[in-house]
Amino acid sequence: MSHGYEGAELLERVRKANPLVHNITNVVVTNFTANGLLALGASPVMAYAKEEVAEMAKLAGALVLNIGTLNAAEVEAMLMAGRAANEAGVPVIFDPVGVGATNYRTETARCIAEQIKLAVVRGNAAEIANMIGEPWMIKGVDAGQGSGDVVALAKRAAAELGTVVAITGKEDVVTDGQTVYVVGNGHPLLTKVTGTGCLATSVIGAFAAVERDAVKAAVAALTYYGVAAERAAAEVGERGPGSFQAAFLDALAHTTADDVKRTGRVEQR
Ligand SMILES: Nc1ncnc2c1ncn2[C@@H]1O[C@H](COP(=O)(O)OP(=O)(O)OP(=O)(O)O)[C@@H](O)[C@H]1O
Ligand SMILES: Cc1ncsc1CCO
Ligand SMILES: [Mg+2]
Repeated sequence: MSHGYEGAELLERVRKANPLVHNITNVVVTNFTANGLLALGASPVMAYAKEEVAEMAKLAGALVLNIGTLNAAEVEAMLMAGRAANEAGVPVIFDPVGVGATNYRTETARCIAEQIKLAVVRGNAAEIANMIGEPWMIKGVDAGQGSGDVVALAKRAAAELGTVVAITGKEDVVTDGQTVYVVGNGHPLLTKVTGTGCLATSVIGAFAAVERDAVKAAVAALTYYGVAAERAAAEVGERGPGSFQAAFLDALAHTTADDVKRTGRVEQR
C-alpha cells in the first residue's frame, strides 16, 4: 500500500458504516475529539459513569481509552468498559497520555495494558518508551529523533505489549512487532493545536471499527489524518493555530478516498 490505496478504501468504509466510537477521554480534548470524529463521518459518544460504560462499550464499534486527565473513578470506568468491550469483541484503542511524567500515569497505563486486550496503543515516542520502561525524554521528542530509532522502539513495544503500536511524530510508525509501516503525511501545525494526538487515537478507533486488521486500520487512519492536515495547512497559509484547527476539522470532512490515494505517503520498512 505504498500510495495509501488500501487506506483510501477503508476511509470509504468508515463513512458508509458511520461507526459509534465510545471515548473515555480527557477534559481538554473532549469537544475537539467529538467534532473531529463527526467531521470524519463517525459517531462519537463520551460516557464515563460506571453505571453505563459497560453497556455503551458493547454498543460501540470501538472503545477509545485516554488517560490525559485521569482520576480514580475514571480509571475504574475504563477497566469496566474495557472488559465489556473485550467480551463483546469490540476493539479497544489506548492513548497513554503523559506516561512517564508521574508514577500514577505509568502504573495506570501498565495496569490497563495488562488487564485489557488492546487492539492499538497510540502515543508519541516518549509515551511509548515509558510504557515499556525505557528512558526517553518527555520534552524534545522531535529533536534529533532518527526514525530508525522509533521503528526499533515501536517493534520492541509491540512485542512487549502484545498489541499493535502506533508512534506518531514527524513520521508515524505502525507495527505489530513484525510488519512495519511508516506514514510520511502530516504537518508541524498539528503540534500547535492541543488534542491532535488524542483525536488521531480516536480516528484510529473509527477505522478499527470497520477493519479487524489493526495494522491496516491504524495505517489507513494516520494516512488520512496526515493528508487532511496537509490540506488544512495549505489553506491557512501564514495564519496560525486557531485557523488551522478550524481548517483541519473542515479538511477531515472534505478529504476524499481519492485524495488519500493521490497524496498518501506510506512505505513498508
Ligand atoms: N513534526 C511533525 N510534522 C508533521 N506532523 C507531525 C509532527 N509532529 C506530530 N505530527 C502529527 O501530529 C499528530 C499528533 O501526533 P503527536 O505525536 O504530536 O501526538 P501527541 O504528542 O500525543 O499530541 P497531544 O498529546 O497534544 O494530543 C499526528 O498525526 C502526527 O503525525
Ligand atoms: C494539555 C493536556 N493536559 C492533559 S491532557 C492534555 C491534552 C493533550 O492530550
Ligand atoms: Mg498525546
